[in-house]
Amino acid sequence: MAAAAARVLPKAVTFVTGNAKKLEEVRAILGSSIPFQSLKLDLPELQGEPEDISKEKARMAASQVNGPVLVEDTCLCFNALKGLPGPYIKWFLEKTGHEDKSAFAMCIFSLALGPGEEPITFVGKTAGKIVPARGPADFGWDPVFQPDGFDQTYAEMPKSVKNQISHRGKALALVKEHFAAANYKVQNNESA
Ligand SMILES: O=c1nc[nH]c2c1ncn2[C@H]1C[C@H](O)[C@@H](COP(=O)(O)OP(=O)(O)OP(=O)(O)O)O1
Ligand SMILES: [Mg+2]
Repeated sequence: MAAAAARVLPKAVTFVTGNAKKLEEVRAILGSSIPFQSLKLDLPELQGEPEDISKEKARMAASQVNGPVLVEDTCLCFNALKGLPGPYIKWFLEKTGHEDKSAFAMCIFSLALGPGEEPITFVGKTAGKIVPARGPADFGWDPVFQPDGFDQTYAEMPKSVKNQISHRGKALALVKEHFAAANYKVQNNESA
């Protein structure tokens, strides 16, 4: 059988975030591979399992935008805390007493093609450890996360290197694969 006909989207996918640094990285990583526009909405900080948080965020964003949306939720998780604080990292960042400083950074993107549609999720993880802060402090916990195999923290490394190996870069590679396979068509070609 021939491949399924491409799904037609009423407009380009809107990447919804309130975080300008995330948007900067998403732009750099996606380039022109996926036509998207961005919208700053301050969505509620939900609680629960990271994947559920991301999906619920996508549902809310899709109904507000009334069209296809992409959202993401990011966690920094300590292995010693069995993955905590996860999404609660936003309020957590201070010294912790445990010995095991190994951790992972995780990004979960959710794509909802429209209001009421079940979101599809894409997960990227990068393993590393929590170290005393080094490097510019302009993006969240970048100064305290040193990915395995590198002697620089996320904050110290060139952006291009971070984007190649990061939780966000890995998740977006899956998003790109999905778009390439699905071959969505945008109806109004109104933006890129
Ligand atoms: O690559 C990163 N490197 C360092 N820090 C990061 C990164 N990515 C997110 N972060 C921070 C931002 C926020 O303090 C928390 C995630 O919270 P999270 O809800 O996903 O982000 P947010 O509320 O800033 O933006 P959004 O409007 O997309 O929900 O980790
Ligand atoms: Mg948030």
